[in-house]
Amino acid sequence: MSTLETICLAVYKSFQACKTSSFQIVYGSKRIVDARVLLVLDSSFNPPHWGHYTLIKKSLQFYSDRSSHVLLMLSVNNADKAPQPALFEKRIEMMCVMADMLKAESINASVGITTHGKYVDKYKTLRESYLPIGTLSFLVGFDTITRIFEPKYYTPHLLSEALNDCMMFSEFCCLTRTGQQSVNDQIDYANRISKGDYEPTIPRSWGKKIHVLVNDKRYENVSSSKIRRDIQNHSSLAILTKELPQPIIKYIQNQAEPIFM
Ligand SMILES: Nc1ncnc2c1ncn2[C@@H]1O[C@H](COP(=O)(O)OP(=O)(O)OP(=O)(O)O)[C@@H](O)[C@H]1O
Ligand SMILES: NC(=O)c1ccc[n+]([C@@H]2O[C@H](COP(=O)(O)O)[C@@H](O)[C@H]2O)c1
Repeated sequence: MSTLETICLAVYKSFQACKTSSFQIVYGSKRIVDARVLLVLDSSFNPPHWGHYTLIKKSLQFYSDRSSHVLLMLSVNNADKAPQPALFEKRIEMMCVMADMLKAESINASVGITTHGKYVDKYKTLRESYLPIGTLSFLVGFDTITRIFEPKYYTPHLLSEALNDCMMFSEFCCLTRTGQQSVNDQIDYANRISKGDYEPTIPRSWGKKIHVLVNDKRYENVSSSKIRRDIQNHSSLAILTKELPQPIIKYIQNQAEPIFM
């Protein structure tokens, strides 16, 4: 086992054992002291890919007038799905690899874990234990923002009430992605919210908290589930290179056992 693997395993086991903790930093800054904006990419990182990287880079461009810190946050519980391989400790290692890619570009980056599936709970935990003040911006793909705004996650409460604090004191960078809506409709989403098109479900005041960013065409389709299938099907390096950064490919190739079986 590598040193990083040993550390990741130990941190993950201690997090698992501590039933009262819902968030822990695994790698990087335990406290944010020097950044005006915290950019949080919450994901299952199974594996981390170019779509995630592009989301981070385009969001950093959006906040380029301010000092920033990126938090890669692994959700060990998903709001909808049961966990799939790879093991969480392997994913944490891949997150550290991606954090190192960012650090190599002089971007401040840390890696954390949370037990919370829903953004409303992730928001509360981060405010309580990581960034009490300052801009907190969640980085999401278009498919995720529309799911965050689905009322079914908050019954018996109203969406507008359940997410009120979160929307008042945080914001969302939302990257376009191939899905049910055209890119133009995705770009117009925040404007439609601001015009009141979704009221009373989604308050118009939330529109200004959502910054829709346009993806690069080549990354609109990238997804972890397709990559796992490609790896299981022994797809060519040429295909994987379009989906995964080189250091992540190297990490996957260097594993003694396949990690996505
Ligand atoms: N290609 C992409 N373009 C834009 N956003 C993306 C892209 N891939 C992932 N995201 C966003 O990154 C966040 C974390 O992604 P997630 O871990 O769900 O990856 P995924 O590739 O969608 O995984 P899976 O295929 O297993 O659902 C989500 O908000 C998701 O919408
Ligand atoms: N209502 C919500 O807050 C909500 C809805 C769907 C997914 N999520 C979260 O979004 C993240 C990405 O989810 P997927 O891997 O399913 O795309 C996960 O942490 C998941 O739990 C949150």
